[in-house]
Amino acid sequence: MTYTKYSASGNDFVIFHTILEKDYSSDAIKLCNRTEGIGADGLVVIIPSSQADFKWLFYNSDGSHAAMCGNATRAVSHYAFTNNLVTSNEMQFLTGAGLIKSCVENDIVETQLTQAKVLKEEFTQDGFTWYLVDTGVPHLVTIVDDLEFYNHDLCAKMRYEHNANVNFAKIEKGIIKVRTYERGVEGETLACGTGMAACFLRANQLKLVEDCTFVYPKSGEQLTLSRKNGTIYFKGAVKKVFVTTI
Ligand SMILES: N[C@H](CCC[C@H](N)C(=O)O)C(=O)O
Repeated sequence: MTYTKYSASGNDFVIFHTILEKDYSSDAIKLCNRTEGIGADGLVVIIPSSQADFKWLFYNSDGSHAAMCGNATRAVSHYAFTNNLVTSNEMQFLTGAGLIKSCVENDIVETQLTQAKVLKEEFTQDGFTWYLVDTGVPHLVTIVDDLEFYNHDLCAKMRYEHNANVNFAKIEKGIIKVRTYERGVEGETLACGTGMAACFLRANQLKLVEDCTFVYPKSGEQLTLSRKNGTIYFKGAVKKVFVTTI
């Protein structure tokens, strides 16, 4: 079986395509394992679709299924285009969160994310002010003055209490820096696309950032988040790290 390893701003994935739709949870655990497998935050399986260019199945590294993954939408679009699974650099594919549209320009990919849904307005817990929003998957967001407030144990507690990913965001001169604890990885990842989108949405709603701004995750890579007519767009570079056959 041929697998491709991608990094999307440090959030990394194993991707392959097949005609067989089944449960790949155990494959995700094996392939994402960083000591005995290829190593990644998640697995994406591309399968044919009669309603879109293709459909995907997304699994976190612990084998849990997630409806959506912003960074993986960018990696999978590049994979589909460079493997001739689609006939155009613009494509639409089905995810658990709905139809995703994307556009590939060399190694830069822009994705139109699904409509965000606020799940819980502002609330205070453990000394922080939180906001819970679904940007394809659920995200808790707190805006802080110092990202050193990010705390693994607190994130784990909030993750389980709210069944959501947990984001600490700092606004600096109109740009956003983010640290994310990811559900299903059960730790901090170098980037989380839907998490960055959640932080951008909150900061934009509070008029702390413009409708288009740069967001920097833990990896330090630059992503562009923008909001046009209520739709969020997410753009940045992806890297095809290697192809392997096991
Ligand atoms: N861990 C997330 C899914 C992946 C989200 C993240 N990698 C992104 O880029 O959006 C969850 O289970 O809700």
